[in-house]
Amino acid sequence: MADEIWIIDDDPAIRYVLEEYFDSQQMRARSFSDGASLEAALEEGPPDLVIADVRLDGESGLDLMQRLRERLEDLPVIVMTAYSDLDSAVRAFRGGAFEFLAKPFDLDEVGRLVAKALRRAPGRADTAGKEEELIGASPAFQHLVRMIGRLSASDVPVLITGETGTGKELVARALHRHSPRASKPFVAINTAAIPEDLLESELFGHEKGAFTGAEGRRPGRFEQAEGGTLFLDEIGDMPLKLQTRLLRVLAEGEYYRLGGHDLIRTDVRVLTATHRDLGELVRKGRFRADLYHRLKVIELKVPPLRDRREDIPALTDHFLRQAAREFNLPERSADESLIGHLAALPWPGNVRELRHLCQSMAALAPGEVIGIDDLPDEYRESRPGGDADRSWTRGMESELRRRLAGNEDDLHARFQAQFETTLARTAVAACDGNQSEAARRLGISRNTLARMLKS
Ligand SMILES: Nc1ncnc2c1ncn2[C@@H]1O[C@H](COP(=O)(O)OP(=O)(O)OP(=O)(O)O)[C@@H](O)[C@H]1O
Repeated sequence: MADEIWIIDDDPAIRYVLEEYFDSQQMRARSFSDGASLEAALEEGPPDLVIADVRLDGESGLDLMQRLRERLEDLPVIVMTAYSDLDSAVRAFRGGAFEFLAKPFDLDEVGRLVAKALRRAPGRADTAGKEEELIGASPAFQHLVRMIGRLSASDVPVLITGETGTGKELVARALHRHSPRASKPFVAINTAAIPEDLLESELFGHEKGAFTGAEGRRPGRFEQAEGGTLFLDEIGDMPLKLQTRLLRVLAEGEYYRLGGHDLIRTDVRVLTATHRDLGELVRKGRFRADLYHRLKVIELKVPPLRDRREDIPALTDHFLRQAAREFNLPERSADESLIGHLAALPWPGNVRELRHLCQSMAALAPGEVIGIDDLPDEYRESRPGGDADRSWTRGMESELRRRLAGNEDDLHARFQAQFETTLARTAVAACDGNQSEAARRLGISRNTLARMLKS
C-alpha cells in the first residue's frame, strides 16, 4: 500500500496546502490540528511519516514528537519551523534523526525531503548513500574501518562500545551494509528509550489481547529484522528479566510472541552497543555474565573524537556540505581559523555534537565561508574539561597583575597557599569528607593534605 503521511499543524492553511500537494502526487495524507487527535489515530496503526510543526496551539510539538519517537522509534519525522527558530529547533531535537523544513517552504522542497525521509526509514532497501558515509582517516578510525571489513562477512556477534555520539550506530549500519544480509532489513532499537514493560513486546511482538491495550497482533523487531540485522542500542540498560529472555532466544533461535502459541524461528544477526562498562555491570550483578560473553565475542571500540582530532577538519567539511544539501542552502565551508579552533575543543558529545554545531552554523551564518565569529558563544570560549581550557590560569593571571599593580609582596607564598587550600578543600568535599581518599586522589600523603587544609 502507498505510504501514509500525517501532517500536524494548527494552521489550517498549511494543512490545506500540504494535503493538496500530496494529493496531486498521488500520495496518501491525513492531517491533524492537535496532538490528542493524532495520538488517538495511532490506535488504528502508525503512519509511514509525520510532518509536524514545532509550535502547536497550546502544546509543545517537541514533547509530542518525543512521545511519538518513544512509541515508534523508527518513524521518520520532518519538523517544520519558522526560519528564525531553525537554530533552536535543531538544538532541541538533538539526538533524533529528524529532518527540518524551514517555513516558508516551497513544495518541491517538501517532496524532496519526504522522499528522502521515506527512503531512509528502516526496513527499506535503500538506506545506503551519502548520509551513511563513515568519515575518518586517522589511524584510530582506519583501524576501526578495517575491523568492520573483516567482521561484516560473518554472523559473529559484535559489541560496539564507545562514548555517546561517537558513531556506534553508524558502525552497526556499516557492518550490515557490507554483509551478505545487506538486502534485508536493518532494524535498530534503543533499549534505554523504551519503557521496561513495553520492551518485551517491542522485541518479540504480541498477539491480540496479550495485555491490556494490545488491540491487534503486532510483529516485534526480531520479526521485522528477519534475514537481516537487529541492532540493540544501549544494551546495558536492558532489564535483567529481558536479558534472560534474549539469551534464550539467541541460544535457541526461536521464540513466542507475547500471548502467542506459535513458535517463531528467527534468522537475525544481533549487533549490540553500549556506552557503559558492561564488565562492570556484570560485576555488580546488573548484567548477566553469560549474555555478556555471548554478545561480546568481538568488541569494537569506537574512539572518542578527542582521540582522533585529525578527523575534525574532514568531518566539519562533510557536515557543512550535508547541512547545505539538507536545508537547501548555498554551499558552506569553514575557514582555517575556525577549523583550528574546532580541532582543539574537548567534544564531550563527540561526532554528534560536531554535526549539530555544523548544522546550526550552516543555517545561521550569513556568508558562505564560516569563521569563528559565526560560532555560538558557548563554543567561542574554550570549555572546561578540555585541553584547550585555560580559563582558570587566565583568572590567576589577571589576579596576579592586579596585585602586582597594587605593589603587594610575598606573592608566591600567598598564591601557593591559596592554590593548596583550594585543591585540598575541593578534593575533600568531592570525596564526601573522606580525607584519606582525597589524599590518594590528589597523589599526596594524608599529612600533606592536613597541612594544606590548615594553611
Ligand atoms: N565517522 C563518522 N562519519 C560521519 N558521520 C558520523 C561519523 N560518526 C558519527 N557520525 C554521525 O554522528 C551522529 C551520531 O552517530 P551515532 O548515532 O552513530 O552515534 P552513537 O554512538 O550510536 O550515539 P549514542 O551513544 O547516543 O547512541 C550521527 O548523525 C552520525 O551520522
